[in-house]
Amino acid sequence: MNKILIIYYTKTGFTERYAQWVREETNCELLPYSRRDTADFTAYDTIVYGGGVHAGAINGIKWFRKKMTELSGKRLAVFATGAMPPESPEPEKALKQNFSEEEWQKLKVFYLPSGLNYEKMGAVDRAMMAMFRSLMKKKEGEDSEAYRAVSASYDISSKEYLKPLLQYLKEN
Ligand SMILES: Cc1cc2nc3c(=O)[nH]c(=O)nc-3n(C[C@H](O)[C@H](O)[C@H](O)COP(=O)(O)O)c2cc1C
Repeated sequence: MNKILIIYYTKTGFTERYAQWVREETNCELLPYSRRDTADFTAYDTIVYGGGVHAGAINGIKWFRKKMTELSGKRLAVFATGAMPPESPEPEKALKQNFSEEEWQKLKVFYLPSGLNYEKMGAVDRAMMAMFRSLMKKKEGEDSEAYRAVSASYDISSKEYLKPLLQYLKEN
């Protein structure tokens, strides 16, 4: 049987929620990033890494990229949660820049739209968002959709977005 391990890095809970939704649908185990060093990779056929996108970079992805050599021979996938709208052409481009061409060929990468949670955000991330908001305001104006989209918390996460990842995981 295909044994799946999901290692996830979450700051405000979106990535964790998606990981839990995957667990409801598949035979997988979850491990938070903080406990990544306890993983026994030999016990799994498929390793999935999940993290939020942070100024273009998938949280914790450096660690996963280093692990990829050790994990060669296993099925590898990454899912990234983010505030980018699902219909825009940006997600694919933004995610691709996290990997070398060679790594990209060895992976399946999925984008899962999530949202923003100002209540759970740490101080540094709040400050970053404040800077981003003021840039948006200058560039697009206070009434623009783009500015309003980053001005308050919202949650567009949905099990619907998980379908391609679930299909991939169930293929074997
Ligand atoms: C400082 C900061 C930067 C972010 N940058 C991006 C980004 O570049 N692209 C994006 O789609 N979402 C971005 N987001 C939104 C997060 O990726 C989104 O809320 C994600 O689901 C968080 O996952 P987590 O709660 O599991 O940590 C950013 C959020 C913060 C707080």
